[in-house]
Amino acid sequence: MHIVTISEMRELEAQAESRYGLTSPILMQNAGKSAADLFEAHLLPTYSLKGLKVLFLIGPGNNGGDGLVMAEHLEHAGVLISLYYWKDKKLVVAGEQQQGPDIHEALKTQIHNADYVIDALLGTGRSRPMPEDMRDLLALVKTEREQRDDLNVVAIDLPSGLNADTGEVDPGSIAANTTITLAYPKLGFFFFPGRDYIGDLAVGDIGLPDDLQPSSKTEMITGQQVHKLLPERPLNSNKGTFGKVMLLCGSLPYPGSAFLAGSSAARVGAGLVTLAVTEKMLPFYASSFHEATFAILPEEDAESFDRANALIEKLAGYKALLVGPGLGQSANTREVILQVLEHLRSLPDKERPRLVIDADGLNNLSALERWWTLLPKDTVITPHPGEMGRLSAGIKVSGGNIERLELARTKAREWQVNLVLKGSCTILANPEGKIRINWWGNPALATAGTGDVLAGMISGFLAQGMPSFDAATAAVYLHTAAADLVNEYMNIERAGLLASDLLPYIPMTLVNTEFSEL
Ligand SMILES: NC(=O)C1=CN([C@@H]2O[C@H](COP(=O)(O)OP(=O)(O)OC[C@H]3O[C@@H](n4cnc5c(N)ncnc54)[C@H](O)[C@@H]3O)[C@@H](O)[C@H]2O)[C@@H](O)CC1
Ligand SMILES: Nc1ncnc2c1ncn2[C@@H]1O[C@H](COP(=O)(O)OP(=O)(O)O)[C@@H](O)[C@H]1O
Ligand SMILES: [K+]
Repeated sequence: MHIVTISEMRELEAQAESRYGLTSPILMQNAGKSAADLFEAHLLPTYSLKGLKVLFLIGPGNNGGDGLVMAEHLEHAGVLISLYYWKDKKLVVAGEQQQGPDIHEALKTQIHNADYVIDALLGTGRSRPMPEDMRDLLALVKTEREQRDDLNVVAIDLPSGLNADTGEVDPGSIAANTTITLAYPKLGFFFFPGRDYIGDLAVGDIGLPDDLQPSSKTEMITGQQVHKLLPERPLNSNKGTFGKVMLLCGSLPYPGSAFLAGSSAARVGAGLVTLAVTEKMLPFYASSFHEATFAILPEEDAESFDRANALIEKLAGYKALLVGPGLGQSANTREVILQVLEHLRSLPDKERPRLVIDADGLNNLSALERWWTLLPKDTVITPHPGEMGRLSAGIKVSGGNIERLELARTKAREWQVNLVLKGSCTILANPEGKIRINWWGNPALATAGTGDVLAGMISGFLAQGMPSFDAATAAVYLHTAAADLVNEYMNIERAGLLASDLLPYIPMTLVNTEFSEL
């Protein structure tokens, strides 16, 4: 699904009018109806609309207009509506208007009684800091919600005061429990602090014709999209149909990473997983990972040439190779990686295993000048912000802000790689400048080893013949979907997830894509 900026959204609206006669009032009718439908769908089966008390905060522009249309639909469905017009300081309850000195107290009573408050104050037309009286109004709602968690705030299009392009927020903005955004998600939703203000995200249909598409090259990854990308699983198949993955991962201080990555490759459906390990390490893996096969390499103090060659000899017939997790950063290991890269570059396209480089694979490379010139075509790299900084010659890359977006786009082009810049709202960028952002996931993932799982999943999809950018897209989405399932089924609120908990839930995430709302 496209992600739009404010100017891209305005351009679409202008085109809708000039090419299809879809004027702003028509779009607003569609927007309000769709918001009412989504509101109802999100409530069911917990509540019925009849008798539900909903207070609408109505702003001066079209966002307020959307709110009014939505209110009308909900009123017909039996909702008890009250409306507060911010500009006129006017309250309408059960059709009765109130204005004047007592309005503040009357408003507080409405907020106190409400099941839901609808934030339809400002949308994409926000052009300046909020006036104090708007901040005060939202502060009343915030205070009430702090006192009772059964008060829900639903933002129409976006939480008022959020900058839809950057994710900055006004000091008066309040976090929504749900945001019903119109037509397309806005860029600012994917960056902090904005990301924290969106709550659950629903996307309303404002009736734009299908052939009117935004010019944006930025997409939100959705379950429906991933469902279409997943490899077929024909009846007439065997393990050879689904490809072999080789992993050059794990070393003495970090043995678990090869297990996590290899299991994940198998869990997304790769036909066969092979761990390239030394004889010393073999007993550990053989006892913990029964499904794996092994390529035995010389010990780590052997000549790098011999270590690399032992791997290269086994690589024929493999469709994917993952290099890096837990590999260590000795000069000898770096040499091994360089020789393996050289071999991959020498292979014809059809015979070349597709490469994923993660963790120490990246740390080893970042020490070299123009390291990206050493990569074979179609490589996927998966840095976290620290690794990204090292790869970018020391640029400081912070966690969640919007600067990451242009950095990812620029570097994927310059390096000619499929880049997965990890973190909350992981950003994917390909060499052609296309961006995909992952909305999903939760902070329980911020624990050691989850990156190994992701890298393994990508390699498992590559083994099945998926193009590199799509393999990374599917894996990033399903990795976070698995974390959400773990939290749900293991009753984890925010912390305590182990990377290995993700493994048994990965297959369920593949199935669930068929039923995704987005
Ligand atoms: N234009 C269209 O065709 C459509 C617009 N839609 C809705 O319209 C919204 C955009 O509408 P508008 O462009 O009217 O903009 P908004 O409704 O977001 O706000 C603009 C109004 O708020 C005032 N304003 C701006 N910043 C303010 C601030 N900080 N404090 C107080 N007042 C402020 C402006 O003077 C103007 O009156 C979208 O977010 C969406 O909800 C939808 O109905 C779909 C179609
Ligand atoms: N707060 C968060 N919300 C969502 N996903 C997160 C969050 N923190 C980390 N992740 C994800 O968890 C994984 C962590 O990977 P990484 O930092 O490489 O860890 P490790 O190397 O220890 O396995 C990445 O996929 C990242 O996107
Ligand atoms: K709003």
